[in-house]
Amino acid sequence: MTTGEIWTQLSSAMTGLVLAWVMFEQYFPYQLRGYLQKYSQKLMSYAYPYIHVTFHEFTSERLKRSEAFSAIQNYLGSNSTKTAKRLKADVVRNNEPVVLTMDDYEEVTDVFEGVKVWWSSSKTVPKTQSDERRYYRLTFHKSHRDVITEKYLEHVLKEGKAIAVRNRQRKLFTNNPSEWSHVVFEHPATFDTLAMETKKKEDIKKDLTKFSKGKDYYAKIGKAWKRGYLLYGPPGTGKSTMISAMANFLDYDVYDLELTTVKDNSELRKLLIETTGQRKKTEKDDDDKSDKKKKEAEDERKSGSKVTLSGLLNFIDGLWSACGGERIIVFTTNYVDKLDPALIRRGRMDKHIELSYCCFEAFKVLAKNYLELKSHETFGKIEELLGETKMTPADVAENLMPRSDEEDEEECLKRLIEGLETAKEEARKKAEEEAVSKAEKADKEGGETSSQVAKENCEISAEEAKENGVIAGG
Ligand SMILES: Nc1ncnc2c1ncn2[C@@H]1O[C@H](COP(=O)(O)OP(=O)(O)OP(=O)(O)O)[C@@H](O)[C@H]1O
Ligand SMILES: [Mg+2]
Repeated sequence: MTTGEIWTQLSSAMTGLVLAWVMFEQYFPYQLRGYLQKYSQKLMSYAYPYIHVTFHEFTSERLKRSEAFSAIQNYLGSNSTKTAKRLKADVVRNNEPVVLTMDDYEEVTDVFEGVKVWWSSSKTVPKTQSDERRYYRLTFHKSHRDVITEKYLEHVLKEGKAIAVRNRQRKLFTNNPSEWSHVVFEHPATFDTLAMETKKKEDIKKDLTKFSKGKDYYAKIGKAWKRGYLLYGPPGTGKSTMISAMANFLDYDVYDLELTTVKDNSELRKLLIETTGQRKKTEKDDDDKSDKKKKEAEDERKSGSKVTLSGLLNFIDGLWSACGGERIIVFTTNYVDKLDPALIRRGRMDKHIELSYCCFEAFKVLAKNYLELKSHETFGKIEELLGETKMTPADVAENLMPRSDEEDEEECLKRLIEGLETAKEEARKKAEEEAVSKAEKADKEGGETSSQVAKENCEISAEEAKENGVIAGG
């Protein structure tokens, strides 16, 4: 038989089949049709040797974008740009090349361990524009089923996620006041520019690295993959700067929670729900509240719209338990002594870091950053003064920064020395005055003991704790 003859026979057979199908559709009862269709599909699968796998953009609830879909999109974006003819372009970061992804209704091929697969992108016909559902379809020969389902798909998802990490922009979230709003996080602070003793910096960097690579370790010891940092110290000592450095070091998003703007516990809870991407509470859930819960809510309202310690603890513990991936929370405060021990116990805040006044080592970092100076004849004098007086890195930095193009490093250093001498003099005067007033008071009271510091109730009024709680999350 020639190829032509085969085709003629085949097409007449096909015509016969189509005819048979039309008759079948018309004359067979519905149930029987379903039954026969099932078997014909089975029969088809013997003849048709390809397997299709479909990945939809949204999961059934349509709330969450499918992670697999995003990963595939990234993977195909980076692997298909050479072969696909129609691509979509996106600018991810300023001054960086555009990111290309495969356009709808495009098909590309990929080869994995010598096996060829086909990827196509498509979408379901939408009823409305917003109803559009996109999906990717993977096609491969059934003889490669094992390689594809066991190895290839894992490879695609892993690669896709890695690409996402490389391309992603970090975000800075702030509560504003009852919702998170975010901007692209582009703070330039790094550990290199952070003024602090080198040893302390290295220690923190090691701690962060160990944490970020500790997925398996945390799983082994049965602990959630999380770590809490408490940064404390006077204003202007670099707490916020350090958080930026941490976020840049690990490539994490930052959640900056300003507690002074949170009205009450329920608002705090709302923010928590948003950070973890849980389903938002619906009206119905509120109706279903048990009496106990209702009473709690009522008490909360009566207590004068405050963030209470227990509310805050719930918030933190909730953050910890609700998130799958790694997460770091950093709280910063100026008054570590005023924080309740329950808040800062290990497990909630695993590592406590004090940021303090500028030491000579920290000064040298600033001098290098601001003036590109590694040494100078005035350094000895400055070291001596820094040992005698307290100045924050923020103030040292302010003095070191040239105020005009004409100002050179000599003038900046001179200004710093004058500033330090003034601070030293002021501190001396203040100490003298205090000593005098203390002596006067002691005379008046005739040695009576007086001060009894009342222990505050355990409510953290935002004012008091001046909590610029900051959360950095993965
Ligand atoms: N350790 C430091 N290293 C480098 N720069 C610093 C350091 N500390 C302060 N600065 C400079 O001072 C500015 C203010 O510091 P930062 O906002 O980090 O202080 P903070 O400790 O968070 O203060 P606050 O308690 O008021 O929030 C920073 O923008 C930075 O320029
Ligand atoms: Mg700060």
